[in-house]
Amino acid sequence: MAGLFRRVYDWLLRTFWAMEMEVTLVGLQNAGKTSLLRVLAGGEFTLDSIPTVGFNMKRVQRGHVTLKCWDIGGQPRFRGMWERYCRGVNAIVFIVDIADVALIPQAKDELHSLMEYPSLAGIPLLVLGNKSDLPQKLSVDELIDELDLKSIQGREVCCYGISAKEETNLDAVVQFLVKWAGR
Ligand SMILES: Nc1nc2c(ncn2[C@@H]2O[C@H](COP(=O)(O)OP(=O)(O)OP(=O)(O)O)[C@@H](O)[C@H]2O)c(=O)[nH]1
Ligand SMILES: [Mg+2]
Repeated sequence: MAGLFRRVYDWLLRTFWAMEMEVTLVGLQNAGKTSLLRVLAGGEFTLDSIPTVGFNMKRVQRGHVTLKCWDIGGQPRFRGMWERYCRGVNAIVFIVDIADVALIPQAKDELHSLMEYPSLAGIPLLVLGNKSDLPQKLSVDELIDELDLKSIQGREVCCYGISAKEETNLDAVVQFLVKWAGR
């Protein structure tokens, strides 16, 4: 019975209070952007995910909110596109592979360069340390320090550890994004 009420409630929300928000996922190649989006959209995790050429878009539905998610390629040749796809979105999600410690300084530089664009001022930033299922990874506190997140001013900044593979902490990701839907 509770399930039926839930479905009716969700239907009412979707029908009378539908909201769409745009989110852009960026981060270095191999961080897990496409994997995360696939899992959030209800697909299966695969280890042989193909690197994104250009960009990819998927809609993720949660209750009355539809998240229109832009997933941009992380290889150097696509990084020039990041700013364009981040303009005007409700939130920017920056994904980092926390098990690939050698690439963290590069991720930090790319993140801070992106945050300096005046066109992106004030847009909330969610930093995700992905691959928490792997050994030898950074903790969330270490990631906050390594990326110098405390120096990013003038916007909401939040950081979580997640695993797209094990689907760890993905509810927190969706909750953060939905919070910014109507703003
Ligand atoms: N162990 C583990 N592997 C992951 C996780 N998320 C993604 N991967 C793997 O990491 C590799 C890269 O994943 P993608 O999702 O293609 O990475 P991407 O950030 O979209 O990469 P680009 O499209 O090149 O920018 C794939 O082999 C994935 O299976 C995770 O949470 N845990
Ligand atoms: Mg990709």
